[in-house]
Formats: sequence, structure tokens, C-alpha cells
Amino acid sequence: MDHFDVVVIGSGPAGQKAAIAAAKLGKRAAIVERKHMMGGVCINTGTIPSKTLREAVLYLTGLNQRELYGDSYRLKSDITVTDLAARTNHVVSREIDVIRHQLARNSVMMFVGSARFVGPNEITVEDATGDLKHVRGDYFVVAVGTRPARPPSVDFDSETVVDSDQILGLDRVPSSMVVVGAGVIGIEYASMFAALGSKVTVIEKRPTMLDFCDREIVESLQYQLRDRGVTFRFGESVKTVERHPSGTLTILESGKVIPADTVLYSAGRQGVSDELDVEAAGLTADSRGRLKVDENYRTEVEHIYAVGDIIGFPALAATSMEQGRRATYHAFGEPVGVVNDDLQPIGIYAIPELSFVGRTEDQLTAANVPFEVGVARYRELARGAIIGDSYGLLKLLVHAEERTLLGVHAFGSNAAELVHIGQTVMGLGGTIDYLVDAVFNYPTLAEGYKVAALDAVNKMRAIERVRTKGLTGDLDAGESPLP
Ligand SMILES: Cc1cc2nc3c(=O)[nH]c(=O)nc-3n(C[C@H](O)[C@H](O)[C@H](O)COP(=O)(O)OP(=O)(O)OC[C@H]3O[C@@H](n4cnc5c(N)ncnc54)[C@H](O)[C@@H]3O)c2cc1C
Ligand SMILES: NC(=O)c1ccc[n+]([C@@H]2O[C@H](COP(=O)([O-])OP(=O)(O)OC[C@H]3O[C@@H](n4cnc5c(N)ncnc54)[C@H](O)[C@@H]3O)[C@@H](O)[C@H]2O)c1
Repeated sequence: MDHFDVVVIGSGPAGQKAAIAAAKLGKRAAIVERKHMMGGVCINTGTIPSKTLREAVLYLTGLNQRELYGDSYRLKSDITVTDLAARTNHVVSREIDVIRHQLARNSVMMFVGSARFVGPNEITVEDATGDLKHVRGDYFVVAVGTRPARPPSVDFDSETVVDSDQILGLDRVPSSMVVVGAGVIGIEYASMFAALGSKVTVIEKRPTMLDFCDREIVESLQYQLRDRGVTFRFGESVKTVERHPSGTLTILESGKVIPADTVLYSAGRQGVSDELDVEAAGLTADSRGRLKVDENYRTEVEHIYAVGDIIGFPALAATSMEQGRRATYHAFGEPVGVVNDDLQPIGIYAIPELSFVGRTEDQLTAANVPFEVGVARYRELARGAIIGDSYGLLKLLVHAEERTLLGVHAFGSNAAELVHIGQTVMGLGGTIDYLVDAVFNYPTLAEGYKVAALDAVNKMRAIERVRTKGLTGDLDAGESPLP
């Protein structure tokens, strides 16, 4: 029987990094993955195909060029699924190759099949022909991820009523679409289909969406999406989804009925621990199939770690990778730095994209933290004009007394890239003054940091002047304390 220092189950971002980290520490590592799923949900049905599809949509629709060339500008007038799939397939197969080579050159043993625990130190791997292999390990890293939640009241058929795995297999761009759930997945796909010209209705049971983001930016996103024909129905819950020969009907608890060509059901995900017989290893999953871990990603069974989406929030590819590396290092006694959860960036690839790091205005207000806001609007940056982005903005939240950066919120082109400048300043404990004094390349969007920083310090100075000069009546003739 094969025996390894560590056996990793699942080859998504969490599993890959756990296995590679072990190999780099000189350990014998194995990774188990099902056929055709190398790279996990991330590469095959999640992050990478959806982000590539978004690029294809932006390119083919010419959406980002319309401010410059007019509203009727399109690169291609009749965009087909084949046009869109070409780019996605190319990127996915390239990424799978990269992962295969990385694992192979680091001598990580690959087992293809479905893993099941048969004891705390042993799994079986069943391949497509039903053959069973027994594999033992000193340590295990469970990185099996999630699948879309599929309530029995929804009649999925993979063609007209689909989840986020199946949406990539649609055979045409629907003329109308209902998106159930205004979570990150729902909003990203609603943006893409609205950009393609589908008439999109988003149904969300909560009164608002993306509550963890900056309110002003979410409002701007909603405005942009509505402008592209998206209808939002907040505070509405879906009761059932029916399929009929001529289309679908989404029936809401309120009695409303919404017809559409296609329904995307994107209302959460479920851990896939059920197929792993975790009980045989002494583990218990919660009602959503998730495993509980401590701060080192160790489960209640000492030599078994769990990482990535299977442990729940924040359930991102970026965090999953880091958890995988940390779990392995912990298992083999390799020191790791401290995780700073406050610096976890979030990037939402809606159209337009939004991204942030740190705290929101609402959170700071609730915590009675005095802060000032500095804003740079893309339309006032030369780069914004060059790329035709007049709606984007960069917002900095600055501690009113300590002058440290408490939050960075970006909306518009390259928001998810831009946010890392602020993340670095925050991570190194920098103040707003660093950004005021720094010189940025021109014309860039990054220059927005300086503009927003100056905006914040101007406001802070105005307050200081009122304070130090007493009443505004003490100011010199014609002098205003305000910027
Ligand atoms: C549509 C969509 C878009 C997303 N976009 C983003 C984004 O833009 N940015 C971002 O950071 N995150 C994004 N995410 C989230 C991201 O994809 C996940 O956080 C990430 O894939 C989780 O990685 P993981 O390693 O935990 O598991 P996964 O990527 O889910 O991989 C788990 C793997 O384990 C395998 N497995 C399961 N059970 C077994 C078993 N018994 N035996 C063998 N193998 C098994 C599965 O086949 C699968 O391949 C998106 C997700 C979705 C669905
Ligand atoms: N850019 C990114 O980082 C990115 C992109 C996509 C997905 N993801 C990750 O994937 C995970 C899953 O995303 P998701 O959007 O599926 O889940 P989610 O749980 O974030 O959102 C689901 C939404 O559906 C709503 N909902 C649930 N049942 C409903 C019903 N019956 N009727 C109407 N609304 C209903 C919920 O209130 C919720 O707002 C998230 O954890 C996210 O982090 C990340």
C-alpha cells in the first residue's frame, strides 16, 4: 500500500498549495482528484471560466469602449456561445497544464479518482472503472470544496434552469434570464448577461445586496446595472422554479411570477464532505457540509487539516491557497507569519468591478472610529479619460487622528488590481501622508491614490484650521477654512 507524509484530497487552490508546500519541505506528498477536475472548481467551473467569460464579454461587446466610440459600438454584433467559449476553453486548458506540470516537477504523486476515508489514516481512491486503491498518510489535508446548493423545489435541467456549474454549458445567449440570489456569483453573472443584451431580473431575499461592501459603491453598481436593463427584486424569496416547453416561470413567495428563457440559481453552495465518509476518520460536518477547524486549520482529529471552501467563509481562491500552505507548514512544524484578516482584499468582478480592503464607512461609524474620506474620481484622472471610464472612483478612509489608512474602496476599471497599493500601505502601517508625498506614474489610475489622499488631508486640514483659529470669524478677511 502507498504511504505518504501527507495526502491532500482535492486539487483546487487550497489542495494544490498544500501539496506543493509539503513537497518544498522535502516531504512525500500525494494529491487525489477526480477525473476531469484537475484544478478544482476554481479552474473548471468557478473563478477562471467566469473571469475569462467576463473578459470575452467585455471584448466582444465593446462595452468598455462605448464612452469613446459611441453607444452603438460593438466588436461583434451577433455574439454566440461558441465565440464566448473559445476564450474560456483556451484559458482553462492552459491553467490545467500549468497545475499538472507544477505538481509533476515537485514530485507530488497524483491519484485520479474519488477519495473516501476508511479510517483516520487511510483512504480509498476509486477510479472511473470502479478500481479501488488504498492510500495511507501521516497527515491529511481535506480540500474538497463545495458544489452549488440545489433545493428540491427547483427543477434543474442543465439547459434552461441551471446552477453556476451548468451556466457555462448554455447553448445560446438567452434573451431573458432570472438570477436567483444577489450574492457574488449572481451579481457577476447578471452583469455579464446584461452586457450581452439579456433582459436580467435579479431576485434576492434580503433587502439589499453585497452588504459587506461600501454602500455608495454598491449603489453605483446597482445604478449601472439598472441602466443596462437589470431589474432588482429585493426582499423576495423564490418558492419554486418551473420548466415549460416555451420557457421558465419563477414563482416568488409573494405570488409574483417571472417568465424567462433561462434561470440561474445561484443561492449559495454546499460542502462536499458527504462523499468523503468523514465520519470514518472521526470528523463531523455541519448541516452545510462544512468542517470546523482551529486557527491552524486543524480539525478535531489532530493529523487531519481542512482548508479552502470546505471550511466556509471567506471561501475565495486567494484565501484557499494561503490556508493550504499554512496547514502544511503547521503540520510539519515550519514557522509561518501571522495572518492579518483585516488585510484580506475582496474583488468582485461585476461589470464594473469593485474591490476593497479594510473597513467600510458603516463599520467605522458603528465602532465610533473618527475617520475622514478622500475620493478620486476616474473622470478627473487623465487615465480615466483615456480608457473611457467616467464612473470609476477610489475612496480612502483615513483615521482622523492617527492618519492611518483604515479602508480602501475602488469601483471601476482595474479596481481589483488597484486595491493592492492601499493594502500594502495598510500592511506596513503607513499613513495618508505617504500617499500625499509619493509620486505616481502619470497618466495612471494609481495616481488616484494621491488625488484621494490630498482630498482627505485637505478636509482634515480644514477641521484643524477651524479648531486652531477658533471661530470662523477669526479667519483673515476672505479666508475660508474649507478646502
Ligand atoms: C462561479 C464562481 C466564481 C468564483 N469567482 C471567484 C473569484 O473571482 N475570486 C476568488 O477568489 N474566488 C472565486 N470563487 C471561489 C473559488 O473558486 C473558491 O474559493 C475556490 O475554488 C476554493 O478552492 P478549494 O481548493 O477549496 O476547492 P475547489 O476549487 O472547490 O476544489 C475542490 C476539488 O476537490 C475535489 N474533490 C471533492 N471531493 C473529492 C473526493 N472525495 N475525492 C477526490 N477529490 C475530491 C473536487 O473534484 C474539486 O476539484 C468563485 C467560485 C465560483 C463558483
Ligand atoms: N469574485 C469573487 O471573489 C467570487 C466570485 C464568485 C463567487 N465567490 C464565492 O463563492 C461563494 C458562493 O457565492 P454565492 O453567490 O452562490 O453565495 P452567497 O451565499 O454569497 O449568495 C447567495 C445569495 O442568495 C440569496 N438567496 C438564498 N436563497 C434565496 C431564495 N430562495 N430566493 C432569493 N434569494 C435567495 C442569499 O440571501 C444570498 O444573498 C461565496 O462565498 C463567494 O465568496 C467569490
